[in-house]
Amino acid sequence: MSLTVNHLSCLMGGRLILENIDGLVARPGEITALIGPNGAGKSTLLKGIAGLEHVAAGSRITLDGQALGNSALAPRAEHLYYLPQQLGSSSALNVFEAILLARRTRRKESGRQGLYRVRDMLRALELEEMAERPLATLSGGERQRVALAQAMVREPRALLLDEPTSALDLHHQLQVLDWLSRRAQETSTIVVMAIHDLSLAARFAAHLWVLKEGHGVACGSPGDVLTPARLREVYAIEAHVEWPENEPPRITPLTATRRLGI
Ligand SMILES: Nc1ncnc2c1ncn2[C@@H]1O[C@H](COP(=O)(O)OP(=O)(O)OP(=O)(O)O)[C@@H](O)[C@H]1O
Repeated sequence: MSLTVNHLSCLMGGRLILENIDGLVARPGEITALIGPNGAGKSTLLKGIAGLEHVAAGSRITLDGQALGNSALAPRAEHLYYLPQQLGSSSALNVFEAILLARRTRRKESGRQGLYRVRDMLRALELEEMAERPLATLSGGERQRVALAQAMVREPRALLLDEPTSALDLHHQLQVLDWLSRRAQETSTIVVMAIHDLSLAARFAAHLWVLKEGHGVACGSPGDVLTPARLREVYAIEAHVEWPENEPPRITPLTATRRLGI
């Protein structure tokens, strides 16, 4: 039972954006972090898995053993949910309505059951006080927490999150990722999350996928993947990598090995 990606390539605008991404596995109940520099292809890979980007013939994506390929979007969306990096905010709905609508989009259940779930989400993500606020009036971080609630309330088999904490303050980054990893475990959900903060990736992900320039360069546990040599190769940085006992891991970038404009 897992999400797997093999031999995946993706061509866009005549350019090969992803080339033969192979051997990736994301397991239920844990967070898999997708890391790599700007333009490495993280969003494209998540969209390819979600069926929102056309992948090349021969690409193989499976969910719990079922091949997805370029299968129709609607049945795929019942099992996979992609949360994009850029969130729309023009909706006239308020926070409560937006989360309820997300719940009801793919589910037939009694009105009360759905309402309970929405209430749980509002509480978990500290959104209760803004339940009646229109989405358009929220700050970037508040909007991002609502989007996470909209994603989680659907209870998909696999969640594909594109930088889900990029707009959050430090408190909410920790709180949301801690909650996400507990929810993934409790509900055996597969979570793949693109993220730039390597300390957070090391702390909350059980498994990492590393992309660079459209190629998969590594996958494995944070301890195996996040070495100074790999960070030099992938990000062109010198970094301290520390795994202190009884404390969260620390990845501290020290210098860029190349300067802009030189
Ligand atoms: N529609 C498109 N046509 C052509 N090239 C595209 C298109 N969409 C994205 N690209 C290119 O594909 C590459 C990968 O983009 P992608 O958004 O997947 O990277 P990313 O790893 O998510 O980057 P970031 O960390 O900056 O969000 C980039 O070079 C981007 O410019």
